[in-house]
Amino acid sequence: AVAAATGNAQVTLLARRQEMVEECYRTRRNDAFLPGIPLPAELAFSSDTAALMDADIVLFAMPSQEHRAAARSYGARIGTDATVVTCAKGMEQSTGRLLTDVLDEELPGHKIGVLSGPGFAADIAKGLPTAMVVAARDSETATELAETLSGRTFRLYPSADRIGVQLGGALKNVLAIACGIVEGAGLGDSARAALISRGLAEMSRFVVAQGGEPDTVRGLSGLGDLVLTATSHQSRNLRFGIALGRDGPASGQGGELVEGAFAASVAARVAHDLGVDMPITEAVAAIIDGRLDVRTALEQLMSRPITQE
Ligand SMILES: NC(=O)C1=CN([C@@H]2O[C@H](COP(=O)(O)OP(=O)(O)OC[C@H]3O[C@@H](n4cnc5c(N)ncnc54)[C@H](OP(=O)(O)O)[C@@H]3O)[C@@H](O)[C@H]2O)C=CC1
Ligand SMILES: O=C(CO)COP(=O)(O)O
Repeated sequence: AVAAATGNAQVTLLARRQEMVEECYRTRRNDAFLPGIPLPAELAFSSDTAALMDADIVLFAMPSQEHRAAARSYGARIGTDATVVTCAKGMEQSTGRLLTDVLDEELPGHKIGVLSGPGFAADIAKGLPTAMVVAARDSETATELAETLSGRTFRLYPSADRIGVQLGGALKNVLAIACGIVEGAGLGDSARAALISRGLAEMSRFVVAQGGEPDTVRGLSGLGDLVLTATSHQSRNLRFGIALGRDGPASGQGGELVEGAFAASVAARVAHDLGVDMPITEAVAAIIDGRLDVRTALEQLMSRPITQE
């Protein structure tokens, strides 16, 4: 919202609670989520879903598992010509569906897009520069979204590969957990680099099996976001992985949203059904569930048959 409001768009941030709206207007900050970061004067706030009626673009910026319920509760208020864009990085756990498919199902008649790539909310809100990608089924819609939502320090590239863009965002979280496990278990920086590369290979296989483009995986929403999340301690997924590698599954998520903890089991299940080999994702899912310890996982990964890279 901050990035788009400082660019070409008129933006209203819709909150569920009126107290939050009042606090945002009073302090021009949202200290519950972005402590100490001033919000631009151009940004409006509301808790009234009537704000959805006139919007050309509606951004769903909420956890993946909330998308279906949110689409059901807000759908009737969203103007018929509005494009709806998910900013979440995950898949629906109960069905294994992509979030754009969930929104296609729940909001028929709307164009559905996805915004993803390397960008911590706090960095973006502070005006630190980054580039991300926005995808829609057709290039024209993606380009319109990129032009409207880009800001002075927020550069969006359009893409017509919704599948690759959102799977990049969902799967990099799983690999960030894997990199955290490596860090927490003290396995060294070489292991982290190897995991990033081999993780990218399995991400590619999964994207292609789901009908996406392998090139997308090498772009901002795959490699770009993977490098960010696998190396920055700002990442909740990385921090969760570090605790897992150090203290085991009892360490928990510390009350934070850890999208990769959901995505690991979903991706492992879907990969199994599609016959896609995803050893790192499977190991992360099993470690989170307490079915596998880190040392055994490492032994299993290192003793796989030698193959071409
Ligand atoms: N934080 C980041 O740096 C980035 C996050 N993302 C992705 O964005 C998604 C959300 O993450 P993030 O904002 O960090 O999560 P948080 O847990 O910080 O916040 C979740 C927000 O979603 C709102 N929410 C939850 N359920 C609903 C619902 N049914 N209807 C409307 N609003 C709802 C919550 O509202 P309330 O306060 O009322 O509970 C809250 O404002 C995730 O998929 C994440 O991967 C992507 C890029 C960067
Ligand atoms: O996706 C993100 C940055 O691009 C945020 O990552 P975390 O959810 O791991 O904090």
